[in-house]
Amino acid sequence: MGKIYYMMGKSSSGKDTLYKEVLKALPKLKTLVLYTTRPIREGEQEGIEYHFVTDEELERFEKAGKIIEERTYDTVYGAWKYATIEDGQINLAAYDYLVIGTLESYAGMKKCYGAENLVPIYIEVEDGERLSRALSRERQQEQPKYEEMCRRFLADQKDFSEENLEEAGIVRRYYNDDKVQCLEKIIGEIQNGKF
Ligand SMILES: Nc1ncnc2c1ncn2[C@@H]1O[C@H](COP(=O)(O)OP(=O)(O)OP(=O)(O)O)[C@@H](O)[C@H]1O
Ligand SMILES: Nc1nc2c(ncn2[C@@H]2O[C@H](COP(=O)(O)O)[C@@H](O)[C@H]2O)c(=O)[nH]1
Repeated sequence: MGKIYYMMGKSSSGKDTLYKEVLKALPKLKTLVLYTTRPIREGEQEGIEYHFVTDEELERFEKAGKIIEERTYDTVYGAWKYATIEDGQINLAAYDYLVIGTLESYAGMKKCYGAENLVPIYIEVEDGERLSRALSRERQQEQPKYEEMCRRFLADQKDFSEENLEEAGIVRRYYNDDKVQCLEKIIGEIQNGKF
């Protein structure tokens, strides 16, 4: 039976960066494309970062009983929904998967696929450093969204509280102060099946 390696962490902890590198190093890992109603950003492609859908399309999945988990965030631009859909992407009998999500989506995946098949990979960075990385990243955008960046920073403090981490059963942490070392640890542990 395959495993779903589930990457989580606060905003700007480096999930996307590490995810891409892990996939390069371990190309046999499959990915899972989540769904969102948020507007597509410059440089993003339908079916790569997400399936970009409307509220109505998500409702249709809901009516068909296809929603594994769904979250709504009240961003400074309105309510954005994110969801994992049972759309035939996962075949645990044949493959291992690498997925990025949140604590909430991790809980939904555990319920659907069984805790024994989910491996949490929780990425952590000291808050000051993380905020500094978030600001540098935002400054590079053509239209920086500082207000949304601050909202995410504050929301994450609650969403990823120690209490919530404990409740989700997150014990192991991967510190991304040094990218190379962090990657070595993640890749090594996936390769050795050390979970
Ligand atoms: N070890 C590292 N050292 C320095 N900078 C890093 C490191 N890892 C990632 N970064 C940088 O930090 C920024 C945030 O990383 P990334 O976009 O991967 O975070 P994320 O967790 O996916 O964020 P979000 O959830 O907001 O999408 C990026 O500019 C990235 O290049
Ligand atoms: N825990 C929280 N997660 C959030 C919030 N807003 C968005 N998100 C999650 O972040 C990732 C990346 O989002 P993206 O729009 O940059 O692709 C995604 O998994 C969202 O679910 C929040 O307020 N709290």
